[in-house]
Amino acid sequence: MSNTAAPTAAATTIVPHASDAARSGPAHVESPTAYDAILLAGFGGPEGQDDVIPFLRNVTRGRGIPDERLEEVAHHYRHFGGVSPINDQNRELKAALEAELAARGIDLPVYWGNRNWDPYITDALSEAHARGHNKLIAIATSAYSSFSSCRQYRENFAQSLEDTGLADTMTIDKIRPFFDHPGFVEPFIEGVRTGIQQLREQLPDLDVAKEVRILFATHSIPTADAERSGPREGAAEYRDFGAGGAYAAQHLAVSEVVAHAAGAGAAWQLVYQSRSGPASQPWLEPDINDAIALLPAEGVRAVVIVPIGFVSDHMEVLWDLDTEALETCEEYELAAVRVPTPGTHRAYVSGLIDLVLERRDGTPASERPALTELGPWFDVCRPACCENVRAGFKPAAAGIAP
Ligand SMILES: CC1=C(CCC(=O)O)c2cc3nc(cc4[nH]c(cc5[nH]c(cc1n2)c(C)c5CCC(=O)O)c(CCC(=O)O)c4C)C(CCC(=O)O)=C3C
Ligand SMILES: [Fe+2]
Repeated sequence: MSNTAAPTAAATTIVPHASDAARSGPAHVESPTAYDAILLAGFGGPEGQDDVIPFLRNVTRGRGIPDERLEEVAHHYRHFGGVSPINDQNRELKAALEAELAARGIDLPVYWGNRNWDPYITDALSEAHARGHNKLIAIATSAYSSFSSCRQYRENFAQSLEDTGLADTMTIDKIRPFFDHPGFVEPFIEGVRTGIQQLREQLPDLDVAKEVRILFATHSIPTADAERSGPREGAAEYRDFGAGGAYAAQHLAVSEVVAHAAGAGAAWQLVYQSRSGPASQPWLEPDINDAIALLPAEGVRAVVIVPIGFVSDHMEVLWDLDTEALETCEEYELAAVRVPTPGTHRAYVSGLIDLVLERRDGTPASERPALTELGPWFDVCRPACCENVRAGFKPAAAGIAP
């Protein structure tokens, strides 16, 4: 994305970094730090029918999700035997990270803990401490800036340090939001290329540039959260990211990179999924299903769905995309493919280790890979970054205090 490109909804409002000099200032890159362990922080998910309701209570604690929505979501899990694949996916990611570390001769143990289900972050911290590891660098399984995708993990870190009594002994830093790191982006580029190939095989007369639409899908969040994503207005690092704040701007920027690299000239758009909350509360739109319904009238015959907001094929992907969105495509007689998430893709696993090392070594910003002009993002979150206007202020680890 460039500030000189033809105006689009996103490009006109994003002010890129002025220069490499501005990018490598101390505000962006922290000093080298001798970490002694990695904390893999996941969302967590139920692993049996009896877990479903307690898990949903954990996720929605104090957040005003209507009962009907909880029942609906419980049904998604029940449909799959009450088991979310997310914990197994994180077990596999942990094993893949350990294998990559071993292959590179790096001696950093990986501790895995979840925000909303067993094993909890508190378990991981206690285990790390018991083995003498107290300087942690966290990898959260979420690539973007917003309350739900960044700050909530950081608040859970702070709370978990309190709960384990380790607040004075242990520190937790976090790798930068990695939405535009090549390790995260490459698997999507590969997936879109393959997806378009599959559509061509299915529909030999397909005119890709005219008849294919690439739908980049991410989790909807309340517009109030989206507006507050990234540095707070008034902070030195604040920039006007346009509608949807840093959250939408990051998704738009990385979607454009993927579409440009692999889209074969097809048009693309950013769509949202998995909305919850009271109907009166505005959330980011359009919903993917509403967007699909409009496509036949535009001459679209085939759709590539790219779960650009997610790192693994968990329930939000299996239900909201593979079940609901694909059904909507069928209803509107559109051919459709869903691209895989990074999962344990080699590039992704190796990219996560690179992100740990750049932080450990204090690598200058100018030497850090970033595929959009928004990045590389800050090492530490700015004061009041991504604060939740609904729940109010809570302390957060891995950031600059307000
Ligand atoms: C931005 C974002 C991500 C991406 C970043 C990241 O990956 O962390 C994400 C991921 C996920 N969300 C997940 C599940 C749920 N999210 C919920 C609720 C909510 N998510 C929100 C946002 C996000 N969510 C928001 C603003 C709410 C409303 C309540 C609140 O303000 O917090 C609810 C409650 C019921 C409902 O409202 O749907 C559930 C069950 C799972 C697990 C899937 C599995 O089990 O396989 C994953 C990976
Ligand atoms: Fe969610």
